Amino acid sequence: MNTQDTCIEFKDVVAGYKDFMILNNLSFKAKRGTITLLLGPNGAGKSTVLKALFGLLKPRQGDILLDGVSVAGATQKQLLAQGIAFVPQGRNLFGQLSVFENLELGGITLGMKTTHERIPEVLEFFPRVKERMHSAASALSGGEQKQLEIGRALLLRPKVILIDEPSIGLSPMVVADVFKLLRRLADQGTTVLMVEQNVKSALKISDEAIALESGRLVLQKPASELLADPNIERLFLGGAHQSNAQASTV
Ligand SMILES: Nc1ncnc2c1ncn2[C@@H]1O[C@H](COP(=O)(O)OP(=O)(O)OP(=O)(O)O)[C@@H](O)[C@H]1O
Repeated sequence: MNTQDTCIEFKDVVAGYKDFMILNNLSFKAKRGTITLLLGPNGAGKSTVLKALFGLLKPRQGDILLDGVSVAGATQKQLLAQGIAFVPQGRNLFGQLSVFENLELGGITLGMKTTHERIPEVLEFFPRVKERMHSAASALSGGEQKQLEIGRALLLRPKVILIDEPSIGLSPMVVADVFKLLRRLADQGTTVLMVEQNVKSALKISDEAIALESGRLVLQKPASELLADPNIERLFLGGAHQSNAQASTV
């Protein structure tokens, strides 16, 4: 991989909660303008990768690089300013505030003038949300709420979007819309790192797949290759992940 293309790099990262290490010497790279899908069983450390990149936990060892520059230990404010946006699992809106107010809050680090200039641009991606700009966020459907969360992240015009299980609670049609949008953003140069249990659909729009087992990398390969693997059901949907995944380790 040409280092110029590398956007995100984890180098032997050890990170965890209190004395319990979750990521164990994890190394991987993600190229600019691609979607990388993080796979692995429950508790493997997928969300922890996103949290470590977003500064929610600091690596004990190793380094995390963004465009070749270390961001390990940076504050969230610094990371936002460097173009990293995080869309966590579940619902993360201020339900009683309007769609517009939620977007305003998302742009708090930009200042009101810039935020107000960018809101219409972001809403162009989400016509249904745009129509309900003055409704309470809690009155939107689950899918519209997830779109609003993504829109709030897009206000920052991020270089990197970290997105954790965007399909939870959404209908297949809405999931397809969200995935299409992520693909479009990646094609425009945004680097996407995604955790998603909806493995087959997610692989279809991803470029690269990375599988973790106990916080270690056990597989990295092009998403299309994994999708074509007849063992995919067994590897990632049937729980027999470890032994088989290790057989095809990078
Ligand atoms: N705030 C926390 N404090 C202590 N332990 C945590 C915390 N958050 C997560 N963990 C533990 O870290 C481990 C990895 O969690 P993580 O959420 O990264 O896994 P995951 O691969 O995303 O799993 P899932 O698919 O179930 O979401 C789990 O054992 C979890 O219980």
